[in-house]
Amino acid sequence: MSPAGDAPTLSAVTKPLGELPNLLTFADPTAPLFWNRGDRGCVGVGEVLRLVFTGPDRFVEASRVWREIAAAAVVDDPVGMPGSGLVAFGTFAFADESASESVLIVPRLLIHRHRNMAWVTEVTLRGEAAALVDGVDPASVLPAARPLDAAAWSGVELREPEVVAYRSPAPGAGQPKWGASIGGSDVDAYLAGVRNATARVVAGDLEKVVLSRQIGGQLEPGADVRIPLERLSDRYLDCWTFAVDGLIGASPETLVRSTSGAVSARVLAGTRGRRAEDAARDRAARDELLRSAKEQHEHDFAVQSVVTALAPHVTELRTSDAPFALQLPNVWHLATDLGAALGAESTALELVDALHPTAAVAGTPTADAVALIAELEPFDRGRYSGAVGWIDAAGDGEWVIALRCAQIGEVDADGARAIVATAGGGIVEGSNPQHELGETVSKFRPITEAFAS
Ligand SMILES: C=C(O[C@H]1C=CC=C(C(=O)O)[C@@H]1O)C(=O)O
Repeated sequence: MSPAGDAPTLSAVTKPLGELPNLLTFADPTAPLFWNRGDRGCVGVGEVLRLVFTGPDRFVEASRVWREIAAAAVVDDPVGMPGSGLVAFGTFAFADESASESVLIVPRLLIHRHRNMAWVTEVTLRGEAAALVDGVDPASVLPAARPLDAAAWSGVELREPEVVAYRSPAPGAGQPKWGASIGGSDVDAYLAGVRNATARVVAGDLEKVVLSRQIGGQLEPGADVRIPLERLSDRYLDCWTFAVDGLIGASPETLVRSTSGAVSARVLAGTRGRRAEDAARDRAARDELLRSAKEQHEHDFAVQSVVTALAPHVTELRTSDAPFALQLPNVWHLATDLGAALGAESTALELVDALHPTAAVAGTPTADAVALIAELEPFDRGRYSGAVGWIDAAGDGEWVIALRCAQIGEVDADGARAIVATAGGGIVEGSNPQHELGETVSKFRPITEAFAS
């Protein structure tokens, strides 16, 4: 549907399931739709509706179209839990000018597990016959389970491309500033970018910018990407593991969660690689992170950007007292949790629009940082560091920043698919290029390890 078209009429029927489903066994092996954190999650099967958005208004347009669809929908939801009833999943590009599509997808079936409860939602378009009608056992509408075969996973090694593939500069944008490293390695180009960005911060052009780099590989024809997804959700219990339209990852950063008038967010910025094999060094890395004035400074920018963006939309905004150390299997992060009450009625996507891009993925001031990213990063970020999540018929939802993730591309002539992972870090005064490089290696670990053999 084009965003300007008439809203289609959807019917959504939710019924409790008697048994807890093994979610991933119902996911499409090559194109899963999955959203999970710990013992809460869901899997989508089939697609009733796909809405595509681009450009600077992508979030507000998506919110407007979704409001129309939700208002026209007939929803029968006796379960009444977050994520029951009519739900759309989305992944949105980072940059206003990105060539990547931002999408909202309504799955035909949504199978949900929430601790010791489970339910299934069926969505149909007006005029279509529903399978989930009164008198039918809800379990009978589930597709046949396809067990995961980890032994069949041959793995994919993600690595730096040998030569930088430079994006042609936009008309009028001038030459890329990394001219000296054209033809060098991607890592050299990244290091040059970090030096350049640090010099710009020292010169007072801006206070912080987040620079990223990419690694890539090839998935074999028919590769069952439920295997890396299962690894991500088993290992990264404090993260949201997602697979939406080929974007796969496990993000620790909640951009915004909005449920029945309660709003929350988790802001991350400031990182140290974990040294899990050496407990004393690992604790020292955490303590050094908590003491580091540079990391606290970088973190403050991220918190301030979220507080400033949320403030007009909420009341009773509060933050955790001081940044705490969030422990993930690969890194320590400085973290701040925020809570608030929703003020004027805003959908989760409108809150995303207000928040994106935070200083955790762009920098400070935002406009200067976004411009410097466009100047220094020789690629389109696509959906990396954009938003990924879901929205329901009431406008509630959960959106995370698309971090620790990779985008799987279209099938090529040989049946293979390219996969590109992106990771970055905040550059402030005092940033060391080699440390920043090491930080990206740590941030790639969820993906490189999940996709390894
Ligand atoms: C930009 C990324 O991480 C952000 C989130 C947490 C910590 C960050 C940092 O310490 O630089 C980044 O702001 C990434 O993972 O690619």
